[in-house]
Amino acid sequence: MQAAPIETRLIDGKAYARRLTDTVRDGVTALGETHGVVPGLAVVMVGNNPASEVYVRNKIAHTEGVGMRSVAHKLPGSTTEAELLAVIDRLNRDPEVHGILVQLPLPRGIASDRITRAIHPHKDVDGLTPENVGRTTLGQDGLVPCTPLGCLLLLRSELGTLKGLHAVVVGKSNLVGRPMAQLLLQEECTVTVCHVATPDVGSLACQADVLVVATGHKGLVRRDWIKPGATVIDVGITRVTTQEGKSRLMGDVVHEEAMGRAGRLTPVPGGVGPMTIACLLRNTLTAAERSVRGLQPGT
Ligand SMILES: NC(=O)C1=CN([C@@H]2O[C@H](COP(=O)(O)OP(=O)(O)OC[C@H]3O[C@@H](n4cnc5c(N)ncnc54)[C@H](OP(=O)(O)O)[C@@H]3O)[C@@H](O)[C@H]2O)C=CC1
Ligand SMILES: Nc1nc(=O)c2c([nH]1)NC[C@@H]1CN(c3ccc(C(=O)N[C@@H](CCC(=O)O)C(=O)O)cc3)C=[N+]21
Ligand SMILES: [Mg+2]
Repeated sequence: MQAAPIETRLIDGKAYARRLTDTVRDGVTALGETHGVVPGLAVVMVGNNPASEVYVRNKIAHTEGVGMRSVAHKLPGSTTEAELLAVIDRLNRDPEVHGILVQLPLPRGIASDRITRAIHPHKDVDGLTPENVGRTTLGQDGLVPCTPLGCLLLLRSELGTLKGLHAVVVGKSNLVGRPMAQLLLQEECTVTVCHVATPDVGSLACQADVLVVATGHKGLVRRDWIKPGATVIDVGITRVTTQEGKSRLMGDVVHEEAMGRAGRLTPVPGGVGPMTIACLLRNTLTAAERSVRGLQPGT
């Protein structure tokens, strides 16, 4: 006998992000009134990766939309590590800059871990410095990476408590998979992390109550990878050109196969992406608030 069909609920990340952004805008206004401070975000981009340019443009538009200051540093692809370190040093010392984001990946020849480590932890709105990674892992209040934070906020609003759920994270990057796994562990999920060396990822994925996929491998997750009724968070973004020559985005999940199988699903676009930007604004506000109130963690 056929099981009853599942009606998949699409998670409207854009709507959640709009609400979060409105809260951030209120916080920016309040900080201006109480302390006369305008939060400032510096976005540093090296070389011209067309996909990155879209994200950077989006980020700048949203930053200004909430009343923050945004400074874009577009450096040529030939920039050396020493030159990039000098830019970061200047931003670290600039009192008008509260958040620094260095767009990843960086060109070959620049060691991204050395660049990340050079960012002052109090301005590290990406949550990638060893101090903030440690704080996230220990459940202390540092700055939490924007994409995993956005996924967690979506999951909490959709499901309430996550306690006791089996969460499977596919991907173990420093930017998404690892911090996602740490945050889910703090929610008292049972967490399984899969990556390229994991044999038969599908056999683990299909046991997940919560499945978070962040690989950049479009169409990786098929229908039988999804436990009926599971909540599926699709972080992956791949830009493809259709036969009509149009550009569109695809997630890591085969959307039409997940429909009718997952209980809830984030679409691409309009799912995790807008939450990443909203969380970046939130982290920048948090960094600015802490700097004016002298409330930096660990000081
Ligand atoms: N929506 C948003 O806001 C954001 C979206 N993204 C998107 O999310 C995706 C992932 O980003 P990011 O984490 O930075 O990417 P990385 O390339 O740094 O990491 C990808 C991870 O996925 C794993 N992986 C790749 N292919 C497979 C596979 N076939 N089976 C199992 N694991 C696999 C890799 O494993 P291993 O480590 O073993 O190589 C790696 O850990 C990209 O599409 C990116 O564009 C990223 C950030 C924000
Ligand atoms: N240091 C660093 N931090 C990052 O957070 C970071 C990075 N480097 N490098 C690249 C990835 C990717 N990323 C996205 C952010 C927003 C959208 C986004 O806004 N997406 C929208 C719309 C996208 C569109 O239509 O072009 C959506 O999915 O609906 C996507 C992807 C952040 N990243
Ligand atoms: Mg990586």
